[in-house]
Amino acid sequence: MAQTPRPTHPLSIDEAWAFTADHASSTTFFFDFDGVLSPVTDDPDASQPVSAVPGVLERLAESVQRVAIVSARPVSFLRSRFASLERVDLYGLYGLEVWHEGQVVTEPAAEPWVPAMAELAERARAELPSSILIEYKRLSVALHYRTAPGEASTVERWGHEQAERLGLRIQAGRMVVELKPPVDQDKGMVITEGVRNAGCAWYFGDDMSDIKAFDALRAREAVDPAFFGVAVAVANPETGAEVSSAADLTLESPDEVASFLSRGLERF
Ligand SMILES: O=P(O)(O)OC[C@H]1O[C@H](O[C@H]2O[C@H](CO)[C@@H](O)[C@H](O)[C@H]2O)[C@H](O)[C@@H](O)[C@@H]1O
Repeated sequence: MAQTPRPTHPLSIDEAWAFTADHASSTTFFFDFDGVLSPVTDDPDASQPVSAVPGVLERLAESVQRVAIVSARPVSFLRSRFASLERVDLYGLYGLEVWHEGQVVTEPAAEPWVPAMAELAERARAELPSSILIEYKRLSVALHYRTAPGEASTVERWGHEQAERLGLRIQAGRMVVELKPPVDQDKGMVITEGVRNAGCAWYFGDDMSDIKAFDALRAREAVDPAFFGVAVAVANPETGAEVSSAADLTLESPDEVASFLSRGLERF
């Protein structure tokens, strides 16, 4: 039987699933976590995947070559949410951490920044308004203003001053400003490496940092006409328009991500 031809953009969802099912053994599915597999919560510690997600990722991992979560969260956090999933690869802190053979492997160039990040988190607690939630992630610090949107400009200004003082990088996101070490690693680099030998890959994201991952799929398609990449946005009121405009298709919510995948799995 003839193989499904590589779909062209803009995509037909039907053709995208048909091609993916035909190329399952060389397909990877990548997922961001917050806002994609889990609904957004005011308290980052409280977020949990949609109840259908672990089961659907497990089934997906049995059907395609590889499934991976690529998040700004630490690997330890992702493990706490997906402990039962042995076949799903985990990249934390934008790829500065990887779960590999039962342990967290950290990018060596980032390790020297641990003390500076601890000091920065302490300083943030002392200097920023108490309504700002400080999330210390060992190798980065996220400053959340979701419950205090009026403080956005204070947080942005403070974040930029600290980035300049310490030589850090800034990543803006959904009602969050994150300070990271000046180490070349982002979701785009994780995907570039992850699709090197893939025939097909999907990436599901909702935030600004995910656009680099979409770009990595496009770049791979540009150099390899046989490769098929699908960029899926998840709608939201903050970054939704920008992420959606960079994607092939947009799903309404993490619940819809789970049901979209369940329907797609019927094709395998
Ligand atoms: O790449 P991601 O895994 O999507 O990480 C981006 C940020 O996600 C988390 O914050 C977001 O979700 C929180 C929980 O729903 C929400 O309260 C916050 O407003 C969102 O920005 C995470 O806590 C951050 O560290 C990540 O930078």
